[in-house]
Amino acid sequence: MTLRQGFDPLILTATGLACRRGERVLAEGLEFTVPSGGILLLKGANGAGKTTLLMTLLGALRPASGRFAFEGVDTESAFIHFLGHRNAVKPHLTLAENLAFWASVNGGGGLSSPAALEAVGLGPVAGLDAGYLSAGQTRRLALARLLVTPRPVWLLDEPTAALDTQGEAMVAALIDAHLTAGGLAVAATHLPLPLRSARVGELRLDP
Ligand SMILES: Nc1ncnc2c1ncn2[C@@H]1O[C@H](COP(=O)(O)OP(=O)(O)OP(=O)(O)O)[C@@H](O)[C@H]1O
Repeated sequence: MTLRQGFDPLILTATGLACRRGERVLAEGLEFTVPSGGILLLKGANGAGKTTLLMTLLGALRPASGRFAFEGVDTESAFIHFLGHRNAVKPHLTLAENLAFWASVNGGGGLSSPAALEAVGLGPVAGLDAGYLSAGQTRRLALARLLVTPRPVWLLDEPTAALDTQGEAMVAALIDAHLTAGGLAVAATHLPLPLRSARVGELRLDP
């Protein structure tokens, strides 16, 4: 699939980064670089700090020490999509209305709502209330939110959670298209993602 937008070159660097969750310091001494077109896969046991690192990169948590920076992007503007464990789906709105809502909040400019729903395999149920979706379908709708508003940085927490094998391949294709468009991504995942991109890095966090 093709995402039409092209992003300016950007780079994420982290130096001596340690994350904090409550009073606990997690994932110390992290060093990594993620350029445009690249993805960093976060690996590690439950509780190792993958979500914490993603939330730190999002700016929702302060680093315990060290630093990270996104260069080449206007950090005053909204440039990050965060896909967390929760899907941020409104059950009493249809799928199309959910995407229209997110486009109005985040600004559109990406795929149209029908195209985004087609891309995640939900075209036939676009008019259904989102509350009737299965777990995997709900995850697909959450992913469609990323497509209606172009943002160069995707922070993804278990993006394939609840998805079937075809859904895992779909997520990999969406990420590949995002990287081809010049975006970058950091993704926590326990499962291998069938990515085509050559620029895949891996960071293992120890609990
Ligand atoms: N508010 C908090 N105060 C203290 N500790 C917390 C808080 N929130 C989470 N933690 C702890 O921080 C640790 C890291 O959690 P985190 O969600 O980052 O792990 P994870 O690697 O994403 O795990 P998983 O693979 O299960 O998703 C866990 O031990 C968790 O219990």
